[in-house]
Amino acid sequence: MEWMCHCSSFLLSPENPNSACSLSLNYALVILNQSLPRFAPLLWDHAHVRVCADGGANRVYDEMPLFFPHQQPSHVRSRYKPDAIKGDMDSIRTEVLDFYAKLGTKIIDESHDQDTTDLHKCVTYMRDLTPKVDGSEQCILVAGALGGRFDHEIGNINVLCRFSNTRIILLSDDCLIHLLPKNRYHKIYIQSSVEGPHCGLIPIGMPSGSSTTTGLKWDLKDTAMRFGGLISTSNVVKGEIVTVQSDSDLLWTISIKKL
Ligand SMILES: Nc1ncnc2c1ncn2[C@@H]1O[C@H](COP(=O)(O)OP(=O)(O)OP(=O)(O)O)[C@@H](O)[C@H]1O
Ligand SMILES: Cc1ncc(C[n+]2csc(CCO)c2C)c(N)n1
Repeated sequence: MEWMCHCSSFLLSPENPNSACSLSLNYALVILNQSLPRFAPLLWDHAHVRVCADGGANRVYDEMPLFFPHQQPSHVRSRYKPDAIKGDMDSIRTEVLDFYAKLGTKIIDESHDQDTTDLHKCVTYMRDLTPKVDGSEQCILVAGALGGRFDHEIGNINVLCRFSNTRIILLSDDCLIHLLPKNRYHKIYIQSSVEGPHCGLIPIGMPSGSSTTTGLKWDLKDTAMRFGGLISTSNVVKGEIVTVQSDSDLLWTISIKKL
């Protein structure tokens, strides 16, 4: 079985990387239509490509300048120019669409598709980008994916399941969620300055027969999990490394520390 490493180094300043974790990923950023998390400028700087999902463009336009109160909003907006805006375009304001179109942002109107979410549409855009920036594996960071409307949250989690072979990380100000594909040895490097200690491991879509972990306060030992039975919520990371192995895809979630 192959090892798969995970590390939230995108929450650390690029000038101050963590040496324990040598994972080098090519980050892409999707901005959804919710308040920007406080670390949005940091995620923007880590990413090589930035895409707004429909009304997510309103958030970049309205809220990015608020992170830089001493700079002119127009300067901030030109600096934080999305590479593309994609979706069914029922939430983006006309002035925002016109502003970014004039700056050269690619506008992809998929209003004909009312069966997939705007996040789904943005993930297909990222995956189809060729050539990959430097040949390294892509990791899609999704800002504003949690909190808010429950149907949207579940829709966002469903995107993790639909693209289970793509690294996608859902983020809010309070926590992150990603999928741990089945039948791999997962090694999760905990960035304890910015994340933890609360965490969870959750089977999604179907019961899991056997999961084994190390590094948690309540480790699983060949344990079965299912909705309606045991799932691992309110667990706690003990140290800097957590390992997980399971016969099913699991969601991994960990809290993000307040400043
Ligand atoms: N309250 C929310 N909670 C979680 N995710 C959200 C929320 N609002 C929007 N999103 C995400 O941002 C994306 C773009 O949002 P937008 O409001 O433009 O979508 P939408 O398709 O117009 O939504 P709807 O028509 O269902 O209100 C959505 O596809 C969803 O992934
Ligand atoms: C069974 C079923 N339920 C809901 C929708 C609606 N829907 C799902 S994704 C989407 C696009 C949102 O930007 C919309 C409108 C559907 N098509 N099929």
